[in-house]
Amino acid sequence: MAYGGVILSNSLSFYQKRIVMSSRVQEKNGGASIPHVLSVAGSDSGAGAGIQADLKTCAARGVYCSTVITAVTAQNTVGVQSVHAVPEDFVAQQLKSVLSDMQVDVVKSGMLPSVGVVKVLLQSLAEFSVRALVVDPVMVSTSGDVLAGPSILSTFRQPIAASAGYLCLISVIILLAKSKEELLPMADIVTPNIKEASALLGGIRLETVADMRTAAELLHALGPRNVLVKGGDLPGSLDAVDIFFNGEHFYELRSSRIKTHNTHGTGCTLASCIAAELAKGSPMLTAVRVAKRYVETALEYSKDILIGNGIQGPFDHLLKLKSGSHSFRRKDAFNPSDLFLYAVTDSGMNKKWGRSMVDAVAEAIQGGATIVQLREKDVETRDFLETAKSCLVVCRSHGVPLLINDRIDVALASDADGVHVGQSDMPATVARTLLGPEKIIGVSCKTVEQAQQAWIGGADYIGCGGVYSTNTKANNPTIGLDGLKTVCSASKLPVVTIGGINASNAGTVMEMGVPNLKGVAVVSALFDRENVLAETKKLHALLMEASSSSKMQ
Ligand SMILES: Cc1ncc(COP(=O)(O)OP(=O)(O)O)c(N)n1
Ligand SMILES: Cc1nc(C(=O)O)sc1CCOP(=O)(O)O
Ligand SMILES: [Mg+2]
Repeated sequence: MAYGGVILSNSLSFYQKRIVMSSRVQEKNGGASIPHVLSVAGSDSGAGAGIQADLKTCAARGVYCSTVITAVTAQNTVGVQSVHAVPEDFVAQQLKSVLSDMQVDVVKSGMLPSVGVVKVLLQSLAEFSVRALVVDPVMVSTSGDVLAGPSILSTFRQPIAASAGYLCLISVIILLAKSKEELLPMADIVTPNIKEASALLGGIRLETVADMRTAAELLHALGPRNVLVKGGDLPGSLDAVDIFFNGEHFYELRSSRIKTHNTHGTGCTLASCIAAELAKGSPMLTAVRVAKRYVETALEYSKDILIGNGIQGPFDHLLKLKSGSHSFRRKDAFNPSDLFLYAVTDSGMNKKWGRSMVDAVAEAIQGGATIVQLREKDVETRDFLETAKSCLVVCRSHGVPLLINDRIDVALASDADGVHVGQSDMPATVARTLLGPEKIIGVSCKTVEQAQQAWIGGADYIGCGGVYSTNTKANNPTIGLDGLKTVCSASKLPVVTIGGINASNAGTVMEMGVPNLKGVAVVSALFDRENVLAETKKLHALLMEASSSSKMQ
C-alpha cells in the first residue's frame, strides 16, 4: 500500500491526491482544508522530543497537527526517568477520535511502546484513509536512552519488560519476514538513526557511510518505499551525512554538523517535518531535504540557548528564543507586492549625476519605488554601514523596506530589513540562520534548481535575470523572456526580474502575466539618469498600466 488505507487511485501522485482530497473537504465544509499531520507518539515532559516536538515542528512549518499519545515519559535534559505506556485500547480510542472526524493527510509515528500499540495503529490505518505514513522507529533517543523495544516491528522474540520501559535491550528484536500486518511495509518512509537501523537489522555493525548504504538497502527490502538512515551519530565525520534510498537511487544528504548540546528531539523533529512537507504536497526527496535544512537551521539558531541542567538540551523549533530582538520585529516583514518596483542603487551613477545616495533613494521612493536595495561593490565597510543607516532613516519614514546587497554583516549592523544574495554569495540557509526569521532574504536565480534551493534555504523571494543584457553588471548571462517564464512558473517564491529593464520594455515583461512575477528590479533606468524622481514616476506608471492590462487578459 503506497499510502496507508488508500481509497484514492494509486495512479494519482501524492500531490494530485491532496488536491482531490482538499476539494472534497472544501465542498463538504465550504471552507479551506489545511495540511494535517497526525502524530502518534510519546509525550516528553521536557518538551524537546516526542509529541511536543511534533506539535512545534508542524506549527513552525504551517501544518495542523493532531496527536495520539502512546506513552507518557518522565524525562528531562538529563535523560528518561520513567515511561508509562498508555493502554492499547485507549490508544485505539484516540486514533478513532481523530481519524473518524478529521481528514488527516499524513500519519507520523514515533514511540510505539508495545506490539499491541503497533497493531492498533495498523488496524486504524486499514480502516481510515490517509495518504502517507512516516515511521520514525523510535527505540533509542538522541540521549542514548532506549525508549521502546518493538517499535515498528510487529513481532519480536520476547515482550519488552515494561516497568522501566526504556531499559529494555534492543537485542531481543529480530526481524521476521515482512507481512502485510507489519508497519514497515506500510511506511512511505522510515527514518532510523544508526542505532535504530542496526537494531532493526538484528544488531549489525554500522560504522561507515558504506555501511549506512547497505543498511538502507536492507531496510528497504523490508517494505518501506523510502529509507532515510541518519548518520548524525556516525563517528569521525565532519558533516552530518544521511543516506536516502528510494529503491532505485541512493542520495547522500550532507549538512554541516552544528556544535551544540541542544540536539534533544532532532529525530522526532526531522520525521515530523518530513510529514509536514508531505502533507503540503512536496515529493518525498524534497520533503526530506527541506526537513534536513529545517533541523540544521533550528540547531544553528539555538546552539547557545540554555534549558535544563543535563548534557543534552532541547532546541528552539520556532527559531525565536535565542534573541529577543528577533521576536519583536514586525510580523509579515515581507509582502511580495513590495517587489513591484524594486530600485537597486549604484553609487557610481549617483556620483556621475552629482547627487548623494540618500537623495537618490529619497527621490526613487517619492517616485514610487516599493523596495530599495543598496548595492555597493567598491566601498569601505565603514562607509557602506553609514550609508545604510542614513538610507534606512529615509526608507523607514516611508515604510519602504531596505535590503543590503551581498553583505549580511552590514545588514545586521545597520538593522536593515534584509539582504539580497547571489549564487556566489552566502547561501540563503546560512543567511537565514544569521538574520533570523523576520528579515527579508532574496536570492538571484537563473535556473529552476536554483529557485528550488532558494525556497528550501528559507528565502522570501528570488531575483531572476538577466532578462535582457545590461551594462551595469559585467559578464552577466541573459536568460531571456523564455528563461524567465520557466523559472517563474516553477518557483515557489515570488519573483522580481532584473537585467536591462527600462521604460521601453518593462511593460512587455509585466503584461505577459507570468506566474509569480511580482515586479521589476532596475538600476540604470532610475539612477543613470539626471532626474531620478521623474524616471521612477514614469516607470511606476508604466508598470501600473501593464499590470492592470495583464489582469484583464
Ligand atoms: C533583485 C536582484 N536580483 C539579482 C541581483 C544580482 O545579485 P548577484 O547575483 O549576487 O549579483 P550582484 O548584485 O551581487 O552583483 C540583485 N542584486 N538584485
Ligand atoms: C545587479 C544585476 N543583477 C542581474 C542579474 O541578472 O542577476 S542584472 C543586474 C544589473 C541590472 O542593472 P540594470 O537595471 O541597469 O540593467
Ligand atoms: Mg551578490
